[in-house]
Amino acid sequence: MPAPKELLIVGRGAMGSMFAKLLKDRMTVSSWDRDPESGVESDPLETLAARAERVLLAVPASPHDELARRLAQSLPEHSLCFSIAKGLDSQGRTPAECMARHFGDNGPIDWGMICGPMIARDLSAGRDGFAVAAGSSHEAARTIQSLFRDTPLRLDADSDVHGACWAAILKNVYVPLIGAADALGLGDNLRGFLIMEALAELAGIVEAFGGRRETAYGPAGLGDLITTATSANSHHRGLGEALARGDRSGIAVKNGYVRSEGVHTAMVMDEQQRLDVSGFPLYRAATALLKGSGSPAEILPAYLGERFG
Ligand SMILES: NC(=O)c1ccc[n+]([C@@H]2O[C@H](COP(=O)([O-])OP(=O)(O)OC[C@H]3O[C@@H](n4cnc5c(N)ncnc54)[C@H](O)[C@@H]3O)[C@@H](O)[C@H]2O)c1
Repeated sequence: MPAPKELLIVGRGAMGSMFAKLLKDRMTVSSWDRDPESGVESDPLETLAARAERVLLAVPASPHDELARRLAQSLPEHSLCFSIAKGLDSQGRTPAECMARHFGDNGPIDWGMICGPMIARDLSAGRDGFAVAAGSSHEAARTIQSLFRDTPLRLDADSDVHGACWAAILKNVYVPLIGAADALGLGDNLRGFLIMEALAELAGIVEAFGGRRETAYGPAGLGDLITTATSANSHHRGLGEALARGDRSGIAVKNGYVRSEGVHTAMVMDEQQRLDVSGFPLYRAATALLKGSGSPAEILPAYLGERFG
């Protein structure tokens, strides 16, 4: 029987702790975090990476470029690094773009993303999660998928890693507007329509960034969009409900960080002008809400007027 593989989990927050619990009986799991308080290994990242064959980045998007740079120098050949982050760094790069920059497309280190409805709280409680393992190659995707075989995290495998990453990131921009519409009591029909339109736009945006439209209709897009837009515990849905009440505290910047990933994404996309938004009216309405350019009660009718002429 082959020796169990070693997995290094970088980040010991909600997701890192959940993954450690999920995988500890299947492989040797070690953890590293910038925060020494969180019960993790004290060795430097480079030392731990040098003996790991697999690295899971369970941290926000912002440190991905720096972490991928350090890992590219210390991971052995034929290692695998994958991430679950849904956000952009301060320069507007996705976690997949950061890994591509440092690991390359056909380099000695495979890399990938896991994207889809996999809320830490559900998986920690033993409930199922569903996502796509998207890899820099089909082989990388299948390797990620195989790590989770027979666990409650059920994975499809695919190679559209940039498409999956963009779908998972951008759905967090749309969800607050859907939460706001619900909080205003605008009805089930409107909720269904907004989800349908958000999905159609996501497919177009994924394609604009070089991904496949179908990816938006899989776990990273439709699956995560419905979960986040309808879950009573969703942070991004709750943010929209608060905005409908006129409470903008969820948008606030704390210690230099924008609290919500969706808000941060909308802000950085705008700053870095990463997308021509002219063909995406719901995206513009959703970002107008997050920027405070109007109340949901003003933004939604204006959007519907534009959409239907
Ligand atoms: N919580 C969920 O249900 C969920 C589900 C799917 C995806 N995600 C994504 O996973 C990512 C992490 O989410 P989370 O809920 O675990 O966050 P969290 O805040 O609970 O944990 C993040 C951890 O990363 C550590 N960290 C931050 N910067 C670091 C760095 N430079 N080096 C090492 N460690 C660092 C922090 O100290 C913290 O322990 C986010 O991008 C999130 O969107 C979360």
